[in-house]
Formats: sequence, C-alpha cells, structure tokens
Amino acid sequence: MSEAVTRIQVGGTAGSEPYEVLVGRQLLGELGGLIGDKAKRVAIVHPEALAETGEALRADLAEQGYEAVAIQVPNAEEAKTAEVAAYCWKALGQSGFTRTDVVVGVGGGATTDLAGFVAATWLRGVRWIAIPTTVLAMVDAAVGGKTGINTAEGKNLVGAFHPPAGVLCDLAALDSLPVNDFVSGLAEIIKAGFIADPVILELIESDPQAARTPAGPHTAELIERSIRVKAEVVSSDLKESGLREILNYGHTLAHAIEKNERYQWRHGAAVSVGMHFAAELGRLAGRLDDATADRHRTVLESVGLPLHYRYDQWPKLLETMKVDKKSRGDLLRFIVLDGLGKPTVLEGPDPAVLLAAYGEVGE
Ligand SMILES: NC(=O)c1ccc[n+]([C@@H]2O[C@H](COP(=O)([O-])OP(=O)(O)OC[C@H]3O[C@@H](n4cnc5c(N)ncnc54)[C@H](O)[C@@H]3O)[C@@H](O)[C@H]2O)c1
Ligand SMILES: O=C(O)C(=O)C[C@@H](O)[C@H](O)[C@H](O)COP(=O)(O)O
Ligand SMILES: [Zn+2]
Repeated sequence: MSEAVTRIQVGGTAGSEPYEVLVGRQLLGELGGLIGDKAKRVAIVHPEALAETGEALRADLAEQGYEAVAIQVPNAEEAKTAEVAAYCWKALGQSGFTRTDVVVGVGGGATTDLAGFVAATWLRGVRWIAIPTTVLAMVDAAVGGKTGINTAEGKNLVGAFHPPAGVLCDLAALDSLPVNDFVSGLAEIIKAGFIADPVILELIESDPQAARTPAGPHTAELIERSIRVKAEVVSSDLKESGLREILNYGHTLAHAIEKNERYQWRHGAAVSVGMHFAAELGRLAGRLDDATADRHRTVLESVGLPLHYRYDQWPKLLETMKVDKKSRGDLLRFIVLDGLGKPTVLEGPDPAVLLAAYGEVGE
C-alpha cells in the first residue's frame, strides 16, 4: 500500500515563485513534471556516498529522453568549495547546458547548497530541484533558497538566494544514513521546536531514543512540522530582511565552531552547541526563564547531541562571530529567546555576559 504524500507550499508571497516540498516515499515519479518539458539537459549533482543513486537517476532520466549527466562531488563540506563549484561549472559548460536546462541536487545539505549555488550562478540562474537525502537537508537546507559555499574565512560566505522549483523528500533515503548524521539533523528539528513549534520538543521528549532512528513513530511528523516552520518563515521573508533571522538560532557560535574545525564537524552538532550557548546567553541577558534554558540541555543531550566545545578557543570564536552575517558594523547580533517560541534579536551584548554564557559551554 502506498503511503500518503504530504505537500507543503513555500513562497508565492513577497514576489517569490511558489513551489512545493513533498514528503513521502517513492517520489521520483514527480521529478519529470518538475523538470518540465523545456529542458533538454539535466545535471544530477550527487556526493560520492550516493554514487549509485546518482547513476540510477541519470539512467532513468536518459531513458525519459533527457541528455542526463551525473556530476559526482566530494562528501559533506568538502563539496562546498569554490574549486568544486568550478568543477561543476566546467561539467555544465562541456555538456552545453543552456538556460532552459535543469540542475538536480541529490544528497545532504552540503550537496544541495552546492547544487543550488551552481544553478544560481550558471548563466545567472537556471532551474534547480532538490532531492534531500538527510534529515537536515529535508527539514532545512533544501527549503528556502539559501545556496552557497564556504571559504577559508567563514561558513557560507559566498552564495545566492535561489529557491528550487521543487523539493522531494523521500523518507526511504534515511534508511542508509549513518546514525550520527540522522542525529545531527535533529538539531535543526529541535531548533524549529524552540523558535516556533514546541510540539516538536514534546514528541522528542516522549521517546528520545526512538527519535534517533528513521523507524521512530514520529519521524515523518517531526520532519513535516519542521518543514512547515521553515516554509512559513521563508515565505514571508525570502531574503532575510528581518523575520528569517530567527532560523539562525544557535548559528552564530555554530558557524564559528565549524570554521575553527575546518569544516570537519557536522553542522547539526555545531548548531547543538550553538543553541546551548544561545540559551545561556538568553538566560544571562535576563530574557529567558531558567526552565526553558535548562530544557535545551535536556532535550539536546537526550538524543545524543553535544553541548560543549573547547573553552580555550573563545577568543578565536569571538573574532569569527564578529563577521557573522547578522553583524552590522561592529555590532554583534544574536538570536535569543524571550520565552519558548519567542525568538528575538539581542544586539551588542555586554562582553562579560557573552563570556559568562560561554563559560557554561566551554570545557
Ligand atoms: N541552505 C540552508 O538553508 C541550509 C540550512 C541548514 C544547513 N545547511 C547546510 O547543510 C549542510 C549540512 O547538511 P547535512 O547535515 O545534510 O550534511 P552533509 O550534506 O554533509 O551530509 C552528511 C554525510 O551524509 C552523506 N549522505 C547524504 N545522504 C545520505 C544517505 N541517504 N545515506 C548515506 N549517506 C548519505 C553525505 O554524502 C555526507 O557524507 C551544511 O553545509 C549546512 O551549512 C544549509
Ligand atoms: O534558512 C535560513 O535562513 C537559516 O538560517 C537556516 C540555517 O539552518 C542554515 O544553516 C543556513 O544555511 C544559515 O545561513 P547563513 O546565512 O547564516 O549562512
Ligand atoms: Zn543550520
């Protein structure tokens, strides 16, 4: 018996083209319709870990009459570089890719960020479709049109807002995901819980061990709820002129940790430490009640996400945070909570408060 497919609409307001995020199983039948009949060529960007999937998709699209090319890129953050983007541009050039042709990004958030960026920049923007294969990419990276790559100076420093034409979240893909990567995606789900949908937290707290596996009873609901949070925010503020900043909860410190680790840490793990820090910052700044701040530790720890990072790295992390995308001039800005589901901006916190908050995180 085939399971129901959930369709979540994104965009369609604030001048952006609407598109759908589909969540279910066996969704590849939807791909042809999303590619459309104007395309002659399709490029499938996939990581090494999904070589078989990439080739199967290529063969399927070739059978449907497209000139299909598979572009294999390195796993994880190794793909989010200028060199790998240039490699993809070369492949598109060599296959004669035109403005009506389509890029398909299949993989985790690193792959969809790269594929979207390549689509955004090729001929100043071609159509692209995301097929996220990690929890994190389904609930966050593939939705909302932020695309980009890292540089040695920082995370996602080069990129473009370029929404996909559609997002296909096939839950079956999660069966092959290593547990650490599954759990890393829970960090962005928990983020959605704290900033907007506390039911997410209750579902995880009801059985944290079950939440760690694709077979858990609430997996589909957790994914769908998180996508709805993201969809609602990016639909009203695609280019982050205000509201969208709330999706950056925990990310100011997270991105500094990722850079400090030369992008060898998983994003979700860094976001977990970053949310712990943001909760302590909110508490010490007098914004967040103790119970909600403590709840961060309990829920993150219960699914096996990290809370701590090296204490001695604080000066370097602080320097990196100064060039976070939310900073304005010399003003550091953080997303903190005024309460559960009440994200807000904390501007220019007292350096002593920042250090004290990191004192809870550093080890
Ligand atoms: N654009 C956005 O709005 C946005 C939002 C959140 C995160 N991100 C970005 O997403 C990235 C993190 O994404 P991620 O956590 O998915 O990590 P990832 O893309 O690095 O994937 C993790 C690993 O899993 C492998 N993999 C992917 N799918 C698999 C599967 N089904 N089975 C087995 N292995 C599989 C990948 O090849 C990789 O080695 C970061 O670069 C982060 O900055 C972007
Ligand atoms: O979509 C957004 O906006 C987010 O902030 C979601 C984050 O989870 C994501 O990691 C994003 O890539 C961070 O964006 P950045 O602009 O801080 O690089
Ligand atoms: Zn993130």
